[in-house]
Amino acid sequence: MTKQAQPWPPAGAEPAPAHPKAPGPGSELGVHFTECFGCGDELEGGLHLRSTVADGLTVRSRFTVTKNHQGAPGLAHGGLLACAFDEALGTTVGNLLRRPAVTGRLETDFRRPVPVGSTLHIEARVDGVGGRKIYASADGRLDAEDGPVAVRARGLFVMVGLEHFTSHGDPDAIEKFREQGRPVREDWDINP
Ligand SMILES: CCCCCCCC(=O)SCCNC(=O)CCNC(=O)[C@H](O)C(C)(C)COP(=O)(O)OP(=O)(O)OC[C@H]1O[C@@H](n2cnc3c(N)ncnc32)[C@H](O)[C@@H]1OP(=O)(O)O
Repeated sequence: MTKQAQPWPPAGAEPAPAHPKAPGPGSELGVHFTECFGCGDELEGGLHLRSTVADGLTVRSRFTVTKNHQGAPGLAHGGLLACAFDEALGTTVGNLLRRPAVTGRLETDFRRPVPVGSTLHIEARVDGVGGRKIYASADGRLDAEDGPVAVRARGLFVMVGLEHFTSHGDPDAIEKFREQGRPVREDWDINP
């Protein structure tokens, strides 16, 4: 069966400039929630993804694959790699556009195995916005920013109100988040 290439971003999406208050090139993006599996520093087996704004329109993230992330012996689990891309894309969307948004759809192409001990360098960008829909994509390269591409991903994010988190989330966890003082953003302009 022939694979039909779908246009990306889809027709009707508009370019999405960074928000005027978005962190500038070189900014390290902090942990948005210490218990987040993607970036949180309280979970020993988490991905501990770290992200930096590159040129103002892209974000570079990296994470090192450990034994906690295995599928086959010595190789990263594909679902964990998808998680890393969800986080990298989500933090790109949240920090550059400064709008709370959640993943509606995530596509991943696994091109090469990713061994335990390797570091995946993920470069993500916002490709366009159409209404509440935000289109973002990323490439993950092995062991260097110019290393071979191991994984590619595309995500559709949907802008939501903060009630998405307050009405569906765990009130105790939200309270803990508020009490931490870091990284609470008083204006709640990106995801908690
Ligand atoms: C700094 C932060 C870092 C965070 C990184 C991690 C991000 C995450 O992992 S978030 C967690 C995973 N995602 C979720 O739990 C989301 C669960 N889903 C939902 O809550 C809802 O389905 C939600 C909010 C996405 C959309 O629901 P709702 O608000 O009712 O909007 P809805 O009208 O259905 O959709 C809005 C638009 O998006 C489109 N859309 C929604 N889902 C999809 C999808 N899967 N595929 C294609 N289009 C979709 C709809 O067709 C609609 O398009 P249009 O405006 O053209 O009609």
